[in-house]
Amino acid sequence: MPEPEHELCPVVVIMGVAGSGKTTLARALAAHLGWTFIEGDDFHSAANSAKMAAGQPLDNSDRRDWISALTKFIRTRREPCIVSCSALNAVVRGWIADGLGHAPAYILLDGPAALLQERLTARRGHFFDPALLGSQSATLEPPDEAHRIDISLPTQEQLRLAIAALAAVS
Ligand SMILES: Nc1ncnc2c1ncn2[C@@H]1O[C@H](COP(=O)(O)OP(=O)(O)O)[C@@H](O)[C@H]1O
Ligand SMILES: O=C(O)[C@H](O)[C@@H](O)[C@H](O)[C@H](O)COP(=O)(O)O
Repeated sequence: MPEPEHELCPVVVIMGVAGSGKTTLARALAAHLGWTFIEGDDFHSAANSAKMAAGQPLDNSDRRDWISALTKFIRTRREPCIVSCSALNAVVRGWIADGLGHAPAYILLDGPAALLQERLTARRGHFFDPALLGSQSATLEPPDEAHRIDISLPTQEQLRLAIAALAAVS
């Protein structure tokens, strides 16, 4: 049975393509607010991670169970959460809203492809193949309601903008 509206905890999703800085900003924002940080990538199946590591993009049929596992976990926490999740297209965001029982607030990290490529190529210890950036950008459907933050800014400045954006909507 769905929870009553007043029992739903606030959820903010930091979204964007791979390498845009979702995890970095989400961690900083969660630490600043004292909210729980949730890494969306932790909920991929081994098959999804292997597919991306092999340089093959996910499609929405691969994303369905991932989003279901992620939203179930968020609901079990029953506390305000900052989530790092690419949430690239409207279908995925529809599943997120259905899974949570409400639409979260979105902050979209976006910026130039060259900088994304540079950051992905330099990143270590992550399964994602930087060659998939083109397909990520092609899949991205930016939501009108998202607050946009430029990836070129230092994390501290992004944090300041994210706090201001959330204050304006709460
Ligand atoms: N604002 C920033 N300025 C400079 N480097 C950043 C910034 N945000 C993230 N990075 C670096 O870029 C890379 C990708 O960031 P990450 O948070 O893993 O992105 P995502 O979670 O979107 O894939 C990491 O090496 C990270 O340290
Ligand atoms: O942080 C990252 O590098 C990305 O988020 C990456 O891990 C991947 O893009 C998604 O988790 C998979 O799903 P999508 O193809 O839906 O972005």
